[in-house]
Amino acid sequence: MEKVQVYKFGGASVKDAAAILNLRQIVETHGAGQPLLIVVSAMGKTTNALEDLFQRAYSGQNFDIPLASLHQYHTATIAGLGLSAAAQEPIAQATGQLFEELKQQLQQVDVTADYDQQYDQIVSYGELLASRILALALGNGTRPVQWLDCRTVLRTDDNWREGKIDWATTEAQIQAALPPLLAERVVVTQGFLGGTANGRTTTLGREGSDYTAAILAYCLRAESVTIWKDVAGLLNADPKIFPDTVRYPEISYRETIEMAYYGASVIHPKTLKPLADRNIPLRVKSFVNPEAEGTLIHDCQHPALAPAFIRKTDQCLLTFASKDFSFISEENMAVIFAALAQAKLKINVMQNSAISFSVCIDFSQRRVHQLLDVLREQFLLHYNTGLMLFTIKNYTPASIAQLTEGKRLLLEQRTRGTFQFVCA
Ligand SMILES: Nc1ncnc2c1ncn2[C@@H]1O[C@H](COP(=O)(O)OP(=O)(O)O)[C@@H](O)[C@H]1O
Ligand SMILES: N[C@@H](CC(=O)OP(=O)(O)O)C(=O)O
Repeated sequence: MEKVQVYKFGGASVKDAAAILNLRQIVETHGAGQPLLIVVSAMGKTTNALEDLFQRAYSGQNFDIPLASLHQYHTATIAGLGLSAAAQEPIAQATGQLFEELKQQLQQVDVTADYDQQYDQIVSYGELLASRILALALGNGTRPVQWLDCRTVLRTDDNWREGKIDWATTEAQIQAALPPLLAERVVVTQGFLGGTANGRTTTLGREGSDYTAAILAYCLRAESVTIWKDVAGLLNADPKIFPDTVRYPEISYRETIEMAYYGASVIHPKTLKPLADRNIPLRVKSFVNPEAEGTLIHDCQHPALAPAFIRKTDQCLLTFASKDFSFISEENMAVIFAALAQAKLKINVMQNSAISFSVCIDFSQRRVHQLLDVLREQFLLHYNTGLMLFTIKNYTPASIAQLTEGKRLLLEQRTRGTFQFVCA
């Protein structure tokens, strides 16, 4: 079979009927002449809306109105696609059925059962809906389209909300199922989702659809992956936060993985490894201006890059101090790390002094309280929330001065290539 192209369309690119019709144009002009696999995320902010519905169900609140408004949003999108009544009918039915199932799942939410497992079963509906709708919209174009339930091929363990890929099973299943489909049709599947051996749904972590595209590309030894975004490519900063950004026309996997890890939310950090392992180029292109060059991420050498600025919000700075003036030893740190891993809290920055150890993490009240319950006996604990973590990659003295001006730094750290600080 000819090599496959993988396209990933995120929430912004399918946020309404006009956006979906624009994608159809992109698929017809740019995706022609080669096998094409499309990975799609939930429409617009649907995943946030599903998180909210789950939270309401879990805390015993009524969810009828937000559920009806989410249903209405999807129905209006289908209606806006300009399809004949006969073409719309099956998808309107499939959507209605998915909303009926979702309602039942919400009604069955049980506070005594595993929170994260139930979260995955509910939050996954966004991608199931979007992929059905996109398949319908594309099926009305020039190439036949096949919808695929990616949970049947992308096997994970039951680490809910961050399913770990079973690579051997996933690769075997993808190799068996996809090439015959791709030889005949454009295949549309969901990002963000996986399935356990028992057929339960898992999710791969928020914004994980980029990672799905990379997993599928790896298993198919694809020619390339293109993620279509609302920006001109990979920029040296988020243009919604920083003025005067510049685009990187070409950048290495290594530089990109670090930017993504530090919080450049344009690419999910797990996306780069599977692609680098099989030397598959990643393109970041604009769905607003699809003819423009975008960014090519691949195995390359380049001269020093313009400093990259990254901001992570909703950070928590947690400090553990020994109660008896004993030093923060490797043994103490092992206890802290184990408790962090158990609470599924990831360290963004850490620093130790003689008798205290500080970590900066993404704040989750439920998880931080779980952590404090475990460590309170052994350590004095202190934490601040609502903080920001800034990172400058490839910093210069001028870039540090520019970013730190007027800010009160609570923690600061510098390596050869990276400068980071936490502030209010
Ligand atoms: N370094 C960066 N370069 C470009 N965009 C960035 C960068 N850092 C953050 N962004 C933000 O990422 C957004 C695109 O990612 P996202 O909203 O997650 O898209 P999608 O929902 O399509 O996956 C941009 O609109 C931009 O605000
Ligand atoms: N819909 C999921 C997965 C995802 O990747 O979305 P997006 O591609 O829109 O960032 C989320 O919002 O987390």
